[in-house]
Amino acid sequence: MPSAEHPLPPITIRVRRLAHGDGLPLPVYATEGAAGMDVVAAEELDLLPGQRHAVATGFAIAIPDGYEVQVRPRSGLALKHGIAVPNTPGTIDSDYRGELKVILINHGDAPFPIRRGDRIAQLVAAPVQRAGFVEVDDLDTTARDAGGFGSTGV
Ligand SMILES: O=c1ccn([C@H]2C[C@H](O)[C@@H](COP(=O)(O)OP(=O)(O)OP(=O)(O)O)O2)c(=O)[nH]1
Repeated sequence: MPSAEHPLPPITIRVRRLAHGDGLPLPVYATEGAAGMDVVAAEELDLLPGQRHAVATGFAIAIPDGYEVQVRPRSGLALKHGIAVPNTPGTIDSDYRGELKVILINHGDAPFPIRRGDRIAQLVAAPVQRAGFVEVDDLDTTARDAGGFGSTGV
């Protein structure tokens, strides 16, 4: 857990272990200041170059209202093996009760072995600002106007 000095109190996420998650560690912060909790694989496969797979984690969670959990890649796997999370950050909704899965893609040029208990990604809890759309005829003008997509130069 983060240190007691952390400015935001931790939220509690209820977790239900599934049968195939038996014996696996639940996500934990590896260091006091870590933003993400490492999550481990609950299945084994060799991810072939170019292949995607939704890797089982062996647990389901109930996130408190007003929060989400983001699934993010681990930089070491990305740098050394080309293993990425194609939907990063994956969004775990507070009302989702199915198994949390980690979608991985192998951008490398060699098969990547995933073994049960391997740390494959990290989970970041975050508050969610909800919004509503109000339809209007005109928007206020700005210096940028419709400029975007590199309009300010390289
Ligand atoms: O990396 C991920 C992304 C999503 N999910 C689960 C939790 C999430 O709440 C649910 C739906 O995710 P999302 O909204 O991204 O998927 P969708 O393609 O829009 O599907 P849906 O129509 O079910 O919302 O799938 C995961 O387990 N891992």
